[in-house]
Amino acid sequence: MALILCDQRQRLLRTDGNILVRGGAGSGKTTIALAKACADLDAQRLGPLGKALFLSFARATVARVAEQATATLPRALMPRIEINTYHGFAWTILKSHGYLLCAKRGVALLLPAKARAHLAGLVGAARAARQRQLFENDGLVAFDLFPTLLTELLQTAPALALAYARAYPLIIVDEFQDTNAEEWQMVAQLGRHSRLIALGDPKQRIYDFKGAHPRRFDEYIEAFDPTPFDFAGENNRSPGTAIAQFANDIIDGEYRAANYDGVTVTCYRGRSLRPLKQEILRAVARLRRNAEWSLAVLVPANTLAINVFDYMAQAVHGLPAYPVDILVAAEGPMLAADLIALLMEPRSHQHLAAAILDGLAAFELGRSEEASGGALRKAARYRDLATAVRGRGLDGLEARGIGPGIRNLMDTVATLALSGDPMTDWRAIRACLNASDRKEFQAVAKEARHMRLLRRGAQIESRLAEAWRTHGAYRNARALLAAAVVDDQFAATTRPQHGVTVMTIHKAKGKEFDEVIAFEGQFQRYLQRTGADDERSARFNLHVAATRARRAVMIMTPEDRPCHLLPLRTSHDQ
Ligand SMILES: Nc1ncnc2c1ncn2[C@@H]1O[C@H](COP(=O)(O)OP(=O)(O)OP(=O)(O)O)[C@@H](O)[C@H]1O
Repeated sequence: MALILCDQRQRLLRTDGNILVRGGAGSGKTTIALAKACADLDAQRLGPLGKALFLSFARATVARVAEQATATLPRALMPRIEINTYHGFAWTILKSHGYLLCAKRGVALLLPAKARAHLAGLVGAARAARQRQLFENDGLVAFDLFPTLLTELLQTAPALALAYARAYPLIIVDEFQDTNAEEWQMVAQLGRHSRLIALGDPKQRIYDFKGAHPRRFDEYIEAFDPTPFDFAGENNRSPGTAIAQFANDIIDGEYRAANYDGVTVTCYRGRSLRPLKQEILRAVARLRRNAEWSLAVLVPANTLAINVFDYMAQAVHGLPAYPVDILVAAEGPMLAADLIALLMEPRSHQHLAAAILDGLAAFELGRSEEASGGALRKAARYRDLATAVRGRGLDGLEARGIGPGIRNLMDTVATLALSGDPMTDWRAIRACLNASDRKEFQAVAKEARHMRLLRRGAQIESRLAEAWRTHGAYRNARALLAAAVVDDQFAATTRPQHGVTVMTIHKAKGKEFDEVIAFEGQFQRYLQRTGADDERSARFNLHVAATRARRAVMIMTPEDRPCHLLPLRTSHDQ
């Protein structure tokens, strides 16, 4: 699509200094920011070697921006526009210079799945203190610590700050409404020597639970006196539909129209996912007439995304199976995979038993976002047992409970003749876990089925195959797996999102699709609790979900307990 440059946009392209761009979903903030980067490069405003840095939160957004950029920007300028996530950018600096701030000679990434195990049960200041301790004593850097450490590093080493500012004289910060206090400090530090362009939409603020706050815009205005631009009321994503109007009405809680073009709100019956699958198949039949098409199925919770993904892959009740992709947090599968990798490694029974117990503890603590009291108690017990085994050998395993289960598992795995084909051996070990009479191991096997949610499957396989070729055993399988997962954390998926993709609403931020189906389950609701803040955040989430669509959005809610935030009369009238 050719870029339309109105007067306001042309003025923006000529503006020097810091800039603030506000505007609703799909108004064109990202697009104009990229055009601005090009204009500045063209006019030699970034010096002979300077690059424009585009920072976003989600890898998904980075992929879309990169895709869009390749289609619309002059090729010669592309190498001088760097598109990255806040985390990816911070990590490139911290991994080489972070050691300047801690007692270790080098730093390592604390993967989110492992961080959960280290931080389970800690909140607020206690959590922050523990993260700091892990960094200072062990050189482990949790994601949450990235912005604080980068700010400190650039303050401690002014020469480094100047060098980075020379490399990136223009920094575009996307999704500014969702920055938390630490991220804002980091942006402010970067802005001391570089020009900033902040892009934001107050109505798309969906990360309050991570510290986003409405005052962020005022803080930026006060500190950097940016030239403001506002594209309020513009909609370049879904022109000709009433999707944007509907999405704004969701936030206001007042539905001004009886019908909205491009929007369907519908109740579904029963408890199965069949009605959702039927709608997906209908949408696919409509969309696939075009060569490249995209449909997003957006749900309120990770667990529901996985259920939908599994359901879609089955041919049930006469409905055909359909290929679907999924974007979810993969902490559970990652911890399960870690245990499988452990069982692939050559190791003595005593070491293995203790390591299995530690792995089970990490799995209990890290498989869900917040560990329950039960999970904390179980994990503590496993760790005590692991200490006993390390002290007294296998006698430390008790005769009841998990002890005999571990012995049986180790015996079964020991009888396996590994083949050297990583996938075959992986499956064989997963089958051993599944066949265990202990629920704990069955749960690991179940979670490991979602290993394909980790995008580095092929890389993990080839690293394991290489280990086998070199050593005749899967030596260091866990470390190889962890390294591949670290790579995965920072890989920007440049794969365009085609076909059907299931994800949470939060993951959909910054993306766009031909059509969107938003779906809530009986228990995984748009509105989780009743309270003014919960209601506000549910409205903002629905706003983000609806505005991802270019042509049509369908919002589904269960008939016996419909979401009261939705205009249900509209659906009956249709
Ligand atoms: N000036 C323009 N002329 C033509 N098309 C445009 C223009 N600006 C944006 N678009 C198109 O509109 C769509 C939305 O644009 P963009 O992603 O830049 O909006 P946004 O404000 O960043 O959205 P969001 O806040 O929802 O992420 C894209 O498909 C883009 O190609």
